[in-house]
Amino acid sequence: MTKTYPNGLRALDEVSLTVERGSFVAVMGPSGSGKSTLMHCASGLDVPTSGRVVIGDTDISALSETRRTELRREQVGFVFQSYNLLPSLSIADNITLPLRLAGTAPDKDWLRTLVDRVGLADRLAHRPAELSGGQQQRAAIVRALIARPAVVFADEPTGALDLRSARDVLDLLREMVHGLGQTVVMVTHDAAAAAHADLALVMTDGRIVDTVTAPNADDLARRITKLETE
Ligand SMILES: Nc1ncnc2c1ncn2[C@@H]1O[C@H](COP(=O)(O)OP(=O)(O)OP(=O)(O)O)[C@@H](O)[C@H]1O
Repeated sequence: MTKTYPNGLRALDEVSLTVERGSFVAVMGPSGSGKSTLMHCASGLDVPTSGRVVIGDTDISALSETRRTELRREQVGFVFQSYNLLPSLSIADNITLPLRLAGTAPDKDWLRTLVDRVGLADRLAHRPAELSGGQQQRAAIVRALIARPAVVFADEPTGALDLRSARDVLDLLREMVHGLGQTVVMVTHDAAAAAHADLALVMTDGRIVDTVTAPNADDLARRITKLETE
């Protein structure tokens, strides 16, 4: 796919990408290389100027904006750097909000499984401000997974966390992929974070220039530094 912004800037230049079900993919690259644009187009938040985006069996690029929004609610989960939890709602209500917006009742067993796994069972009645950053991000991960989406997009999910909480969140994402069969695409600047993924894609100038299987943090950091100084 290609994405050209109205100002003429080509942020994605004939990018072709297939994410296998049940895999954990990291997207890396220098600032301005097109990572966010790729995530926005691949998740249905935005549309490419040309090319197709298929999620599950559906070509979302062919849908009306209304239908694309519906499909995104049903099939795509999001995790953001700033957690994006609503401060006035309890953790339980934050987690189930997307389902309630879509008019669906939560699957109580699945909710219990996720909440137990992330260690938030005794925090459900609390407000987000009463939780640590790592706990808030774990709640956001449960919220992203509650509707059993086809794919979860995580945008710098550990960007606001200390090292230990970041590692917990990354281990959790990895376990959601390998233990529960989720599919996760994570945009990150951080080579150590990307090293938790099965595959790292390296972007430069709107293209994927490198694909690294079972990435190693030092090796990835070297590749990015080289691109930034070229
Ligand atoms: N809405 C927009 N209109 C015009 N240009 C844009 C828009 N959004 C992004 N760009 C440009 O497109 C290019 C790619 O941006 P993008 O945000 O996808 O990069 P990125 O790799 O996510 O960067 P960062 O790591 O700094 O977040 C940049 O040159 C950016 O300035």
